[in-house]
Amino acid sequence: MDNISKLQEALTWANLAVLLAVYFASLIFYRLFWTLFPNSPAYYDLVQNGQYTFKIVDLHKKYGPIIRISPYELHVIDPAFFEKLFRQDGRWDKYAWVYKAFFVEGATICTASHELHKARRQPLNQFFSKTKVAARQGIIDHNITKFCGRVSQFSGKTVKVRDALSALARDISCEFILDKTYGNLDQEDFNIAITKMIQDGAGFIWRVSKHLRQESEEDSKNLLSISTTSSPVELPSRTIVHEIVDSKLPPEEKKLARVHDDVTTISSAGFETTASVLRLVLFHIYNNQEILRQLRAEIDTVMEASLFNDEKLEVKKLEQFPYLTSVIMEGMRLSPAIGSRMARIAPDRDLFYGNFRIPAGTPVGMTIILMHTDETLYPAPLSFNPDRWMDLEERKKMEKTYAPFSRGTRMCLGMYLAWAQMYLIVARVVHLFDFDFKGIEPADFEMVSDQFVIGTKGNAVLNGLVTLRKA
Ligand code: HEM
Repeated sequence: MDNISKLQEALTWANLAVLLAVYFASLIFYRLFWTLFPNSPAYYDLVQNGQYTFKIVDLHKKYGPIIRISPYELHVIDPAFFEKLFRQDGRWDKYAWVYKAFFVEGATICTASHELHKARRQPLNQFFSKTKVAARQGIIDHNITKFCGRVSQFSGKTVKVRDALSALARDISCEFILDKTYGNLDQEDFNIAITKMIQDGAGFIWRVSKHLRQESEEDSKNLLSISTTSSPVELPSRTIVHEIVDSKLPPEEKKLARVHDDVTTISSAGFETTASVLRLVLFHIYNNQEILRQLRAEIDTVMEASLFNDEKLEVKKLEQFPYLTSVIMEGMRLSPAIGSRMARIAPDRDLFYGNFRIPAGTPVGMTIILMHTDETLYPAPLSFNPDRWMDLEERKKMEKTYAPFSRGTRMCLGMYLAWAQMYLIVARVVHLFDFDFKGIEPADFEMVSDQFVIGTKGNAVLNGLVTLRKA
Protein backbone atom coordinates (compact mmCIF):
# COMPACT_ATOMS: atom_id res chain seq x y z
CA MET A 1 0.00 0.00 0.00
CA ASP A 2 1.50 3.37 -1.02
CA ASN A 3 1.68 6.36 1.31
CA ILE A 4 -1.27 8.14 -0.28
CA SER A 5 -3.56 5.15 0.19
CA LYS A 6 -2.40 4.81 3.82
CA LEU A 7 -3.21 8.48 4.39
CA GLN A 8 -6.64 8.12 2.79
CA GLU A 9 -7.37 5.18 5.05
CA ALA A 10 -6.33 7.12 8.14
CA LEU A 11 -8.48 10.10 7.19
CA THR A 12 -11.74 8.65 8.41
CA TRP A 13 -14.39 10.89 9.98
CA ALA A 14 -13.81 9.19 13.30
CA ASN A 15 -10.07 9.92 13.21
CA LEU A 16 -10.73 13.51 12.18
CA ALA A 17 -13.18 13.94 15.05
CA VAL A 18 -10.57 12.62 17.50
CA LEU A 19 -7.96 14.99 16.08
CA LEU A 20 -10.31 17.95 16.39
CA ALA A 21 -11.25 16.97 19.94
CA VAL A 22 -7.56 16.75 20.91
CA TYR A 23 -6.88 20.10 19.20
CA PHE A 24 -9.70 21.94 20.99
CA ALA A 25 -8.96 20.31 24.34
CA SER A 26 -5.30 21.42 24.06
CA LEU A 27 -6.40 24.90 23.05
CA ILE A 28 -8.71 25.16 26.04
CA PHE A 29 -5.98 23.85 28.33
CA TYR A 30 -3.47 26.30 26.84
CA ARG A 31 -5.80 29.28 27.13
CA LEU A 32 -6.96 28.45 30.66
CA PHE A 33 -3.87 27.09 32.33
CA TRP A 34 -0.70 27.25 30.31
CA THR A 35 -0.67 31.04 30.29
CA LEU A 36 -0.82 30.98 34.08
CA PHE A 37 2.33 28.88 34.35
CA PRO A 38 5.31 30.58 35.99
CA ASN A 39 7.19 32.82 33.56
CA SER A 40 4.18 33.56 31.36
CA PRO A 41 2.97 37.19 31.15
CA ALA A 42 -0.40 36.25 32.65
CA TYR A 43 1.33 34.62 35.61
CA TYR A 44 3.11 37.87 36.50
CA ASP A 45 0.01 39.95 35.82
CA LEU A 46 -2.66 37.80 37.45
CA VAL A 47 -1.04 35.48 39.98
CA GLN A 48 1.60 37.99 41.08
CA ASN A 49 -0.71 40.99 40.80
CA GLY A 50 0.77 43.32 38.21
CA GLN A 51 4.45 42.34 38.27
CA TYR A 52 5.01 41.87 34.54
CA THR A 53 6.33 45.39 34.04
CA PHE A 54 9.20 44.56 36.40
CA LYS A 55 9.82 41.24 34.70
CA ILE A 56 10.03 43.14 31.40
CA VAL A 57 12.77 45.32 32.94
CA ASP A 58 14.71 42.16 33.92
CA LEU A 59 14.27 40.73 30.43
CA HIS A 60 15.62 43.95 28.90
CA LYS A 61 18.70 43.73 31.14
CA LYS A 62 19.30 40.24 29.85
CA TYR A 63 18.33 40.52 26.18
CA GLY A 64 18.75 44.17 25.22
CA PRO A 65 16.57 47.22 24.47
CA ILE A 66 14.08 45.44 22.18
CA ILE A 67 12.45 42.18 23.25
CA ARG A 68 9.47 39.97 22.56
CA ILE A 69 7.22 39.93 25.62
CA SER A 70 4.47 37.60 24.40
CA PRO A 71 3.90 35.54 21.28
CA TYR A 72 2.51 38.68 19.64
CA GLU A 73 4.00 41.79 21.22
CA LEU A 74 7.34 43.59 21.37
CA HIS A 75 8.62 46.01 23.99
CA VAL A 76 11.31 48.67 23.67
CA ILE A 77 12.99 50.38 26.60
CA ASP A 78 15.21 52.81 24.69
CA PRO A 79 13.96 56.46 25.21
CA ALA A 80 15.35 57.43 21.79
CA PHE A 81 12.68 55.23 20.18
CA PHE A 82 9.80 57.03 21.88
CA GLU A 83 9.45 59.80 19.32
CA LYS A 84 9.50 57.22 16.52
CA LEU A 85 6.61 55.26 17.99
CA PHE A 86 4.32 57.93 19.41
CA ARG A 87 3.78 60.24 16.47
CA GLN A 88 1.17 62.43 14.83
CA ASP A 89 2.13 61.50 11.27
CA GLY A 90 1.28 58.11 9.79
CA ARG A 91 -1.38 55.58 10.70
CA TRP A 92 -1.24 54.17 14.21
CA ASP A 93 -3.61 51.53 15.55
CA LYS A 94 -3.91 50.60 19.18
CA TYR A 95 -3.54 46.98 20.27
CA ALA A 96 -7.21 45.87 20.33
CA TRP A 97 -6.54 42.97 22.70
CA VAL A 98 -5.64 45.38 25.53
CA TYR A 99 -8.58 47.73 25.13
CA LYS A 100 -11.26 45.06 24.57
CA ALA A 101 -10.71 44.17 28.22
CA PHE A 102 -12.42 47.43 29.23
CA PHE A 103 -15.73 46.40 27.64
CA VAL A 104 -16.39 49.87 26.24
CA GLU A 105 -15.86 49.32 22.54
CA GLY A 106 -17.62 52.54 21.56
CA ALA A 107 -15.15 54.67 23.52
CA THR A 108 -12.66 56.84 21.65
CA ILE A 109 -9.88 55.82 24.02
CA CYS A 110 -10.48 52.11 23.33
CA THR A 111 -10.79 52.43 19.56
CA ALA A 112 -8.12 50.34 17.91
CA SER A 113 -8.46 51.49 14.31
CA HIS A 114 -6.59 54.66 13.35
CA GLU A 115 -9.34 55.95 11.05
CA LEU A 116 -12.26 55.33 13.39
CA HIS A 117 -10.36 56.86 16.29
CA LYS A 118 -9.56 59.95 14.25
CA ALA A 119 -13.23 60.39 13.32
CA ARG A 120 -14.40 59.92 16.92
CA ARG A 121 -11.79 62.22 18.42
CA GLN A 122 -12.18 65.05 15.93
CA PRO A 123 -15.41 66.52 17.42
CA LEU A 124 -13.92 66.42 20.93
CA ASN A 125 -10.62 68.21 20.30
CA GLN A 126 -12.04 71.72 20.39
CA PHE A 127 -14.03 71.05 23.56
CA PHE A 128 -10.80 70.25 25.44
CA SER A 129 -8.61 72.90 23.81
CA LYS A 130 -6.53 75.26 25.92
CA THR A 131 -8.79 78.18 24.99
CA LYS A 132 -11.97 76.33 25.98
CA VAL A 133 -10.45 75.22 29.27
CA ALA A 134 -9.43 78.83 30.02
CA ALA A 135 -12.92 80.07 29.14
CA ARG A 136 -14.47 77.57 31.56
CA GLN A 137 -11.97 78.00 34.39
CA GLY A 138 -14.89 79.00 36.62
CA ILE A 139 -15.83 75.30 36.92
CA ILE A 140 -12.40 74.48 38.32
CA ASP A 141 -12.36 77.57 40.56
CA HIS A 142 -15.67 77.04 42.31
CA ASN A 143 -14.92 73.36 42.93
CA ILE A 144 -11.55 74.29 44.46
CA THR A 145 -13.33 76.81 46.68
CA LYS A 146 -15.66 74.04 47.84
CA PHE A 147 -12.69 71.71 48.39
CA CYS A 148 -10.84 74.34 50.47
CA GLY A 149 -14.01 74.93 52.49
CA ARG A 150 -14.32 71.23 53.26
CA VAL A 151 -10.63 70.88 54.15
CA SER A 152 -10.80 73.96 56.45
CA GLN A 153 -13.52 72.21 58.48
CA PHE A 154 -10.83 69.72 59.55
CA SER A 155 -8.44 72.43 60.78
CA GLY A 156 -6.48 71.06 63.76
CA LYS A 157 -7.53 67.52 62.84
CA THR A 158 -6.58 64.80 60.40
CA VAL A 159 -8.03 65.03 56.93
CA LYS A 160 -8.02 62.25 54.34
CA VAL A 161 -6.40 64.15 51.50
CA ARG A 162 -6.52 61.15 49.16
CA ASP A 163 -10.29 61.01 49.40
CA ALA A 164 -10.80 64.77 49.18
CA LEU A 165 -8.58 65.14 46.09
CA SER A 166 -10.30 62.26 44.33
CA ALA A 167 -13.69 63.86 45.00
CA LEU A 168 -12.42 67.18 43.67
CA ALA A 169 -11.05 65.65 40.46
CA ARG A 170 -14.30 63.76 39.89
CA ASP A 171 -16.52 66.77 40.45
CA ILE A 172 -14.45 68.94 38.10
CA SER A 173 -14.27 66.28 35.40
CA CYS A 174 -18.02 65.53 35.43
CA GLU A 175 -19.03 69.18 35.54
CA PHE A 176 -16.67 70.11 32.71
CA ILE A 177 -17.84 67.24 30.52
CA LEU A 178 -21.53 66.89 31.42
CA ASP A 179 -22.31 70.29 32.91
CA LYS A 180 -23.45 68.49 36.02
CA THR A 181 -21.89 67.91 39.40
CA TYR A 182 -22.22 64.57 41.08
CA GLY A 183 -21.54 66.22 44.46
CA ASN A 184 -18.64 64.02 45.60
CA LEU A 185 -17.20 66.93 47.58
CA ASP A 186 -20.50 67.33 49.43
CA GLN A 187 -20.44 63.83 50.79
CA GLU A 188 -19.28 63.20 54.33
CA ASP A 189 -16.68 60.61 53.23
CA PHE A 190 -15.95 62.27 49.85
CA ASN A 191 -17.62 59.25 48.25
CA ILE A 192 -14.50 57.20 48.84
CA ALA A 193 -16.21 54.05 47.55
CA ILE A 194 -15.70 55.30 43.99
CA THR A 195 -12.00 56.05 44.56
CA LYS A 196 -11.53 52.56 45.97
CA MET A 197 -13.47 50.97 43.16
CA ILE A 198 -11.18 52.59 40.63
CA GLN A 199 -8.00 51.90 42.60
CA ASP A 200 -8.76 48.37 43.73
CA GLY A 201 -11.35 47.21 41.21
CA ALA A 202 -9.23 44.92 39.05
CA GLY A 203 -6.82 47.82 38.85
CA PHE A 204 -8.28 49.35 35.71
CA ILE A 205 -8.50 53.11 35.75
CA TRP A 206 -10.66 53.23 32.71
CA ARG A 207 -12.79 50.30 33.76
CA VAL A 208 -15.84 52.36 34.30
CA SER A 209 -17.50 51.63 37.57
CA LYS A 210 -21.07 50.39 37.51
CA HIS A 211 -21.96 53.30 39.72
CA LEU A 212 -20.83 55.92 37.23
CA ARG A 213 -22.40 54.05 34.32
CA GLN A 214 -25.79 53.91 35.98
CA GLU A 215 -25.83 57.51 37.15
CA SER A 216 -24.51 58.93 33.93
CA GLU A 217 -26.61 56.76 31.64
CA GLU A 218 -29.73 58.72 32.57
CA ASP A 219 -27.82 61.98 32.06
CA SER A 220 -26.44 60.87 28.70
CA LYS A 221 -29.97 59.92 27.63
CA ASN A 222 -31.35 63.30 28.70
CA LEU A 223 -28.52 65.23 27.09
CA LEU A 224 -28.91 63.26 23.90
CA SER A 225 -32.60 64.04 23.70
CA ILE A 226 -32.10 67.73 24.62
CA SER A 227 -29.32 68.19 22.10
CA THR A 228 -31.32 66.64 19.28
CA THR A 229 -34.67 68.31 19.99
CA SER A 230 -34.08 71.72 21.62
CA SER A 231 -33.45 74.94 19.80
CA PRO A 232 -29.98 76.39 20.46
CA VAL A 233 -31.50 79.05 22.71
CA GLU A 234 -32.86 76.44 25.09
CA LEU A 235 -29.64 74.44 25.26
CA PRO A 236 -27.78 74.25 28.54
CA SER A 237 -23.99 74.70 28.49
CA ARG A 238 -22.43 72.56 25.84
CA THR A 239 -21.35 69.10 26.83
CA ILE A 240 -19.42 66.43 24.95
CA VAL A 241 -22.79 64.94 24.01
CA HIS A 242 -23.61 68.12 22.07
CA GLU A 243 -20.23 67.99 20.35
CA ILE A 244 -20.81 64.40 19.21
CA VAL A 245 -24.42 64.97 18.12
CA ASP A 246 -23.55 68.11 16.12
CA SER A 247 -20.53 66.49 14.46
CA LYS A 248 -20.24 64.93 11.03
CA LEU A 249 -20.06 61.43 12.52
CA PRO A 250 -22.52 58.97 10.91
CA PRO A 251 -25.83 58.24 12.73
CA GLU A 252 -24.68 54.91 14.21
CA GLU A 253 -21.90 56.79 16.04
CA LYS A 254 -24.52 59.00 17.69
CA LYS A 255 -26.57 56.22 19.27
CA LEU A 256 -26.92 56.21 23.05
CA ALA A 257 -24.72 53.17 23.71
CA ARG A 258 -21.80 54.63 21.73
CA VAL A 259 -22.16 58.13 23.15
CA HIS A 260 -22.45 56.76 26.65
CA ASP A 261 -19.22 54.77 26.24
CA ASP A 262 -17.48 58.06 25.50
CA VAL A 263 -19.20 59.95 28.33
CA THR A 264 -18.17 57.42 30.97
CA THR A 265 -14.62 56.78 29.78
CA ILE A 266 -13.72 60.40 29.09
CA SER A 267 -15.01 61.64 32.42
CA SER A 268 -13.44 58.80 34.39
CA ALA A 269 -10.11 59.21 32.55
CA GLY A 270 -9.90 62.51 34.40
CA PHE A 271 -10.44 61.08 37.89
CA GLU A 272 -7.52 59.19 39.40
CA THR A 273 -5.02 60.41 36.79
CA THR A 274 -5.16 63.99 38.04
CA ALA A 275 -5.80 63.04 41.66
CA SER A 276 -2.76 60.78 41.91
CA VAL A 277 -0.37 63.42 40.56
CA LEU A 278 -1.80 65.96 43.00
CA ARG A 279 -1.39 63.59 45.96
CA LEU A 280 2.23 62.91 45.11
CA VAL A 281 2.98 66.59 44.51
CA LEU A 282 1.32 67.82 47.73
CA PHE A 283 3.05 65.13 49.76
CA HIS A 284 6.50 66.14 48.49
CA ILE A 285 5.84 69.85 48.91
CA TYR A 286 4.93 69.45 52.57
CA ASN A 287 7.56 66.80 53.15
CA ASN A 288 10.32 69.20 52.18
CA GLN A 289 10.27 72.61 53.86
CA GLU A 290 12.66 74.07 51.30
CA ILE A 291 10.34 73.21 48.43
CA LEU A 292 7.41 74.70 50.37
CA ARG A 293 9.37 77.86 51.11
CA GLN A 294 10.44 78.39 47.52
CA LEU A 295 6.96 77.76 46.21
CA ARG A 296 5.37 80.20 48.62
CA ALA A 297 8.02 82.83 47.87
CA GLU A 298 7.03 82.56 44.23
CA ILE A 299 3.24 82.49 44.43
CA ASP A 300 2.26 84.38 47.59
CA THR A 301 2.08 87.84 46.00
CA VAL A 302 -0.18 86.78 43.18
CA MET A 303 -2.34 84.73 45.56
CA GLU A 304 -2.81 87.72 47.90
CA ALA A 305 -3.76 89.89 44.91
CA SER A 306 -6.38 87.38 43.86
CA LEU A 307 -7.77 87.05 47.38
CA PHE A 308 -7.83 90.70 48.42
CA ASN A 309 -7.84 92.74 45.19
CA ASP A 310 -10.20 90.45 43.33
CA GLU A 311 -7.64 89.93 40.57
CA LYS A 312 -8.61 86.79 38.67
CA LEU A 313 -6.10 84.02 39.23
CA GLU A 314 -5.56 82.89 35.67
CA VAL A 315 -3.74 79.73 34.70
CA LYS A 316 -1.67 81.62 32.16
CA LYS A 317 -0.32 83.77 35.00
CA LEU A 318 0.58 80.72 37.09
CA GLU A 319 2.25 79.06 34.10
CA GLN A 320 4.86 81.79 34.16
CA PHE A 321 6.14 80.75 37.58
CA PRO A 322 9.17 78.54 36.94
CA TYR A 323 9.30 76.85 40.32
CA LEU A 324 5.59 76.01 40.43
CA THR A 325 5.87 74.64 36.88
CA SER A 326 8.93 72.59 37.84
CA VAL A 327 7.15 71.14 40.87
CA ILE A 328 4.21 70.01 38.74
CA MET A 329 6.45 68.64 35.98
CA GLU A 330 8.43 66.65 38.53
CA GLY A 331 5.17 65.29 39.95
CA MET A 332 4.05 64.12 36.54
CA ARG A 333 7.44 62.61 35.83
CA LEU A 334 7.00 60.33 38.84
CA SER A 335 3.27 59.77 38.39
CA PRO A 336 2.46 59.68 34.68
CA ALA A 337 -0.93 58.04 35.30
CA ILE A 338 -0.37 54.75 33.51
CA GLY A 339 1.87 51.99 34.81
CA SER A 340 1.42 49.71 31.82
CA ARG A 341 3.13 49.53 28.50
CA MET A 342 1.25 51.28 25.72
CA ALA A 343 1.50 49.44 22.44
CA ARG A 344 1.15 51.01 19.03
CA ILE A 345 0.78 49.26 15.69
CA ALA A 346 1.86 50.58 12.31
CA PRO A 347 -0.68 48.70 10.19
CA ASP A 348 0.68 49.59 6.76
CA ARG A 349 4.47 49.69 7.03
CA ASP A 350 7.43 48.05 8.72
CA LEU A 351 9.12 49.90 11.57
CA PHE A 352 12.82 49.77 12.29
CA TYR A 353 14.72 49.73 15.53
CA GLY A 354 18.37 49.90 14.54
CA ASN A 355 18.90 46.82 12.39
CA PHE A 356 15.73 45.13 13.62
CA ARG A 357 12.80 45.15 11.25
CA ILE A 358 9.41 45.19 13.00
CA PRO A 359 6.89 43.78 10.52
CA ALA A 360 3.79 45.87 9.77
CA GLY A 361 0.94 44.99 12.13
CA THR A 362 3.14 44.08 15.13
CA PRO A 363 2.13 45.62 18.47
CA VAL A 364 5.19 47.33 19.93
CA GLY A 365 5.01 49.07 23.27
CA MET A 366 6.93 51.35 25.57
CA THR A 367 6.25 52.15 29.24
CA ILE A 368 6.31 55.82 30.17
CA ILE A 369 7.03 55.33 33.87
CA LEU A 370 10.15 53.30 32.94
CA MET A 371 11.31 56.08 30.63
CA HIS A 372 10.59 58.71 33.31
CA THR A 373 12.68 56.84 35.87
CA ASP A 374 15.59 55.99 33.58
CA GLU A 375 18.69 57.02 35.50
CA THR A 376 20.60 57.91 32.36
CA LEU A 377 18.01 60.66 31.82
CA TYR A 378 17.28 61.57 35.45
CA PRO A 379 20.06 61.12 38.02
CA ALA A 380 18.64 59.79 41.31
CA PRO A 381 15.46 59.05 39.36
CA LEU A 382 13.20 58.24 42.30
CA SER A 383 13.89 61.41 44.25
CA PHE A 384 11.50 64.35 43.90
CA ASN A 385 13.70 67.16 42.68
CA PRO A 386 11.94 70.11 40.97
CA ASP A 387 15.32 71.78 40.40
CA ARG A 388 16.02 69.42 37.51
CA TRP A 389 13.46 71.39 35.47
CA MET A 390 14.65 74.88 36.37
CA ASP A 391 17.28 75.31 33.66
CA LEU A 392 15.29 76.03 30.50
CA GLU A 393 17.95 74.63 28.16
CA GLU A 394 18.10 71.41 30.14
CA ARG A 395 14.31 71.27 30.28
CA LYS A 396 14.08 71.54 26.53
CA LYS A 397 16.45 68.59 26.13
CA MET A 398 14.56 66.49 28.67
CA GLU A 399 11.16 67.23 27.13
CA LYS A 400 11.97 64.94 24.18
CA THR A 401 11.57 61.93 26.40
CA TYR A 402 9.12 63.39 28.90
CA ALA A 403 5.58 62.36 28.07
CA PRO A 404 3.16 62.14 31.01
CA PHE A 405 0.25 62.58 28.60
CA SER A 406 1.79 60.29 25.98
CA ARG A 407 2.34 61.67 22.46
CA GLY A 408 1.07 61.34 18.95
CA THR A 409 -2.40 60.61 17.66
CA ARG A 410 -3.56 59.05 20.95
CA MET A 411 -2.18 61.73 23.25
CA CYS A 412 -4.31 62.63 26.28
CA LEU A 413 -7.46 64.52 25.32
CA GLY A 414 -7.82 66.16 28.74
CA MET A 415 -4.26 67.45 28.98
CA TYR A 416 -5.11 71.17 29.24
CA LEU A 417 -7.86 70.49 31.75
CA ALA A 418 -5.39 68.49 33.83
CA TRP A 419 -2.69 71.19 33.64
CA ALA A 420 -5.17 73.90 34.64
CA GLN A 421 -6.36 71.88 37.63
CA MET A 422 -2.86 71.16 38.81
CA TYR A 423 -1.73 74.80 38.65
CA LEU A 424 -4.83 76.15 40.37
CA ILE A 425 -5.12 73.46 43.03
CA VAL A 426 -1.45 73.43 44.03
CA ALA A 427 -1.29 77.25 44.18
CA ARG A 428 -4.39 77.62 46.30
CA VAL A 429 -3.72 74.73 48.67
CA VAL A 430 -0.11 75.76 49.29
CA HIS A 431 -1.17 79.33 49.93
CA LEU A 432 -3.94 78.44 52.40
CA PHE A 433 -2.94 75.34 54.33
CA ASP A 434 -0.21 73.66 56.30
CA PHE A 435 -0.14 69.87 56.40
CA ASP A 436 1.77 67.39 58.51
CA PHE A 437 1.88 64.06 56.71
CA LYS A 438 3.50 62.18 59.58
CA GLY A 439 4.17 58.49 58.97
CA ILE A 440 4.02 58.79 55.20
CA GLU A 441 7.23 58.17 53.27
CA PRO A 442 8.37 59.07 49.74
CA ALA A 443 8.58 55.32 49.06
CA ASP A 444 4.82 55.06 49.62
CA PHE A 445 4.37 56.76 46.23
CA GLU A 446 6.71 54.51 44.30
CA MET A 447 5.28 52.09 41.76
CA VAL A 448 5.12 48.54 43.10
CA SER A 449 2.65 47.05 40.65
CA ASP A 450 1.13 47.64 37.25
CA GLN A 451 -2.61 48.03 37.75
CA PHE A 452 -2.86 49.67 34.33
CA VAL A 453 -2.61 52.74 36.53
CA ILE A 454 0.39 52.95 38.83
CA GLY A 455 -0.06 50.71 41.87
CA THR A 456 1.81 52.30 44.78
CA LYS A 457 3.10 50.90 48.04
CA GLY A 458 1.04 53.30 50.15
CA ASN A 459 -2.11 52.76 48.05
CA ALA A 460 -2.35 56.54 47.66
CA VAL A 461 -3.36 57.03 51.29
CA LEU A 462 -2.51 60.58 52.35
CA ASN A 463 -3.81 61.37 55.80
CA GLY A 464 -2.47 64.56 57.32
CA LEU A 465 -2.97 67.02 60.14
CA VAL A 466 -4.22 70.20 58.50
CA THR A 467 -4.07 73.74 59.85
CA LEU A 468 -4.90 77.04 58.28
CA ARG A 469 -1.69 78.78 57.37
CA LYS A 470 -0.61 81.43 59.85
CA ALA A 471 -0.41 84.93 58.38
C1 HEM B 1 -2.46 64.40 35.15
C2 HEM B 1 -3.54 63.94 34.57
C3 HEM B 1 -3.56 63.04 33.37
C4 HEM B 1 -2.59 62.22 32.86
C5 HEM B 1 -1.17 62.02 33.39
C6 HEM B 1 -3.14 61.58 31.69
C7 HEM B 1 -2.45 60.69 30.88
C8 HEM B 1 -2.95 60.11 29.73
C9 HEM B 1 -2.24 59.18 28.89
C10 HEM B 1 -0.81 58.70 29.13
C11 HEM B 1 -3.06 58.83 27.86
C12 HEM B 1 -2.75 57.84 26.72
C13 HEM B 1 -3.44 56.53 27.01
C14 HEM B 1 -3.30 55.47 25.97
O1 HEM B 1 -2.42 55.53 25.12
O2 HEM B 1 -4.10 54.54 26.02
C15 HEM B 1 -4.29 59.54 28.05
C16 HEM B 1 -5.36 59.45 27.20
C17 HEM B 1 -6.55 60.07 27.44
N1 HEM B 1 -6.86 60.93 28.49
FE1 HEM B 1 -5.63 61.54 29.93
N2 HEM B 1 -4.43 62.00 31.51
C18 HEM B 1 -4.72 62.90 32.51
C19 HEM B 1 -5.90 63.58 32.69
C20 HEM B 1 -6.98 63.50 31.87
C21 HEM B 1 -8.19 64.26 32.02
C22 HEM B 1 -8.43 65.34 33.08
C23 HEM B 1 -9.05 63.83 31.04
C24 HEM B 1 -10.43 64.28 30.73
C25 HEM B 1 -11.30 64.68 31.60
C26 HEM B 1 -8.34 62.82 30.27
C27 HEM B 1 -8.88 62.16 29.18
C28 HEM B 1 -8.16 61.31 28.35
C29 HEM B 1 -8.74 60.68 27.18
C30 HEM B 1 -10.17 60.82 26.68
C31 HEM B 1 -7.72 59.92 26.60
C32 HEM B 1 -7.81 59.08 25.32
C33 HEM B 1 -7.37 59.92 24.14
C34 HEM B 1 -7.46 59.19 22.83
O3 HEM B 1 -7.33 57.96 22.79
O4 HEM B 1 -7.66 59.87 21.83
N3 HEM B 1 -7.10 62.64 30.80
N4 HEM B 1 -4.21 60.31 29.20
